[in-house]
Amino acid sequence: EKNTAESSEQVVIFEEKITKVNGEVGIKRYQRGKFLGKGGFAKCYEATNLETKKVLAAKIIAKSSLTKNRARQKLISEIKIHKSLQNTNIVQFEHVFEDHENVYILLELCSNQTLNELIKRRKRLTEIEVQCYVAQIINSLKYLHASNVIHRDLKLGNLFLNKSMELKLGDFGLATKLEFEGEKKRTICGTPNYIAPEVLDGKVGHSFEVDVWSLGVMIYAMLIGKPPFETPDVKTTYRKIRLNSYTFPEHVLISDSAKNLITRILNLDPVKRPTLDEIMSHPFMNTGGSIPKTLPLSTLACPPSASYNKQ
Ligand SMILES: CC[C@@H]1C(=O)N(C)c2cnc(-c3ccc[nH]3)nc2N1C1CCCC1
Repeated sequence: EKNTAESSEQVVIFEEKITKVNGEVGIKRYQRGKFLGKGGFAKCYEATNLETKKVLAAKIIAKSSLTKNRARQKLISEIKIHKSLQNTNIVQFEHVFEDHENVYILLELCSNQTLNELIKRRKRLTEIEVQCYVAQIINSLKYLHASNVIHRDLKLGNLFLNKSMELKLGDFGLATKLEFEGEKKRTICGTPNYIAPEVLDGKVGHSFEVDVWSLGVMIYAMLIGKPPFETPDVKTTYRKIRLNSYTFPEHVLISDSAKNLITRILNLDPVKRPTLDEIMSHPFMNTGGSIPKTLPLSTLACPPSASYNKQ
């Protein structure tokens, strides 16, 4: 007979009271779906818009967890920046609303999770796959930097994959918008393994080049299987970053052009790092199968990466 637990499973709806332009009050309803995990202060779920039937990813933040001003400011900044972005390789910001208890952020669903899970399963990716993901990351960063936004927390866990394995940059919780040409930021933030040396230095200020540094760390991590400066203890990781101390393990075969690109990007001096365009035209990004030069890279269909949820 039917399992009573299933039948008693309660359906959770969160609703948004909206006032239409003609002053009429309406209600938008979303049905909460499966739990996706925790992200910072947020509990994340699938959410279905009951009117459009569109399935989204909902970040639900309890207002009670936003008592400290720093957490509130961070959330306000994340929403303000992410809301303003629109790019095929950036997670689409769908909607935000609040009720008495929570703030609800509705985002594009990325059902193949992140590059972090992909690497955990696959151990490491082929150079062709890495070229393909790097091209999509650079597309998102060129758009982001052109909008005067620095992400500042680029890492495999913030690179989402949708059902077609297209890459979507997400999580703008540490992003910042530069207000004037040449502005330098000083707040020390980021994830230990991916943080640029000038951010650690804290004296000179940092800018767009910190995202290029993190890209170099990610290329290494995708090809080798773990980030270059990783150690069990954060202080040691920071020392390795400041000393630029990392090696290419003997047992992992990677091409000289891959090593050359990583070495050029992981330069302690931000001004000596290649620009995003220079990375795109580096030999590593243009070797492998004979990809006709005439095709714009965006038409390059990525090789099939084993998608994550092969249930
Ligand atoms: C909603 C937060 C975050 C996120 O920012 N996006 C875009 C996202 C999209 N799809 C998913 C997703 C779909 C199916 C599994 N995960 N997850 C996302 N996450 C995860 C949830 C838990 C930690 C970070």
